[in-house]
Amino acid sequence: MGENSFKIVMYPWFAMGHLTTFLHISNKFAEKAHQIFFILPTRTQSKLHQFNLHPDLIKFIPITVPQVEGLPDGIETTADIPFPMYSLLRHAMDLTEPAIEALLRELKPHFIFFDFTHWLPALARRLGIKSVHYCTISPASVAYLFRDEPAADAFMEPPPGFPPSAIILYKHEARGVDTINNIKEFGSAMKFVQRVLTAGQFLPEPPTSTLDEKWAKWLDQFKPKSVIFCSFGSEARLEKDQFQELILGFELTGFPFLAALKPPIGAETVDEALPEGFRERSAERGIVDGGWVQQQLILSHPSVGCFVTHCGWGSLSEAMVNECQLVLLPHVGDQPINARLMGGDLRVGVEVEKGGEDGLFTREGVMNAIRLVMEDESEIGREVRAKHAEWRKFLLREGLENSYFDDFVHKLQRLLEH
Ligand SMILES: C[C@@H]1O[C@H](OP(=O)(O)OP(=O)(O)OC[C@H]2O[C@@H](n3ccc(=O)[nH]c3=O)[C@H](O)[C@@H]2O)[C@H](O)[C@H](O)[C@H]1O
Repeated sequence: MGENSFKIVMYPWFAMGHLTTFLHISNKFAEKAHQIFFILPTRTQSKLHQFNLHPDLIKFIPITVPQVEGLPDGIETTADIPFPMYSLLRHAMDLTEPAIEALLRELKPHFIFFDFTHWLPALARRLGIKSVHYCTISPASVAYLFRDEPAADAFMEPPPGFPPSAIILYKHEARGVDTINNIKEFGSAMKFVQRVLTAGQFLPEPPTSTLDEKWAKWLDQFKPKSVIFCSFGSEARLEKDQFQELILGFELTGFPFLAALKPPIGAETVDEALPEGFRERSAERGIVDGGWVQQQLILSHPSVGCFVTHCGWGSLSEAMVNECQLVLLPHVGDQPINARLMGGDLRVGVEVEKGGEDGLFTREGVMNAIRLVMEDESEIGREVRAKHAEWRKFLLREGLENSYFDDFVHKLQRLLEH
């Protein structure tokens, strides 16, 4: 390690979208020869190796998730449980405090980066280590969600001082308020925040692994930019009727499609939830898979032309550095804000229309949004494709990410001097 390089421990919330986002910034630190100790649940490592581009400098430190009453055995991340159980997983994470303390005493890092463990700032201070609350949701979401006004009404307009924006939340998105109140409880570390450092958006580098033969072979059979890829992150589970509307919408477009979705609520498998005759009708050109796929590698495959996303911040950052067009179908929490930001303010994608009161979408709404971004005739499609290309060029501009990353490192250096 150089004399100016940091030793950093990363301890993100046990959720894939947080673990991958912390790994993106870890790759950036490792690229600049800083040393990272990345604490993560033991069996989840297998899904995250593909994101670790510097295994020589980013050491995974496996941790056993303690058993908690009510939390099924073997659970490691939010991907494996329904939302109401998140507070049990949070409690399990809190029970790791003694193990984390022992690790910090052994490693003596300069910093520990965390997000949902509210007890870390006090522990780190006791050990003379700087703690950094690394927020993985968009700044727009932080502005909207971590505010003290009463929830439901206040969500109809931007917070005081927010720049002019298309971001408004509809009544049916009040569901996200409960999520946020939970996250607020999760994110109570925010109260300990003494100084806000803007780190910038760390863009995912292309993984060094290769796409599984199964998917490469299937995708290779289609024309460039002709396939719809859909993934709703590691947590989202639709109601069965909405799950069926979604995939029937893909079928209506006439384009080939690959949907990597968790089984809908109440179903054990994706297969049992497919509409009558769907599997047979779409055998040649459509796959609905319930497993974990190499999303970044699929997004960069030349046949993929459209990404239907739930607007998790990790997936959006991956979409922005790829060329496939964006169809936005937010689910809960910060995702509607991300969707309005991307579709309304930046205009890099088209949001699927939903019912004003019930928030439900239809197969026709899914088909229309996909056709808008995939077919040349539409004016909106041309605008969205041009805007996406413009923002992608800006984000990938040589030296841009380094400029704000180096500034962030200087700010961290100054923290050490105080
Ligand atoms: C910050 C917060 O993360 C949460 O995580 P979630 O997993 O839903 O979604 P992403 O952030 O897209 O993260 C998902 C991550 O898992 C990867 N992936 C997913 C599915 C798959 O089959 N294969 C993969 O490799 C994907 O590439 C991305 O890196 C919530 O969305 C929340 O709204 C968001 O702001």
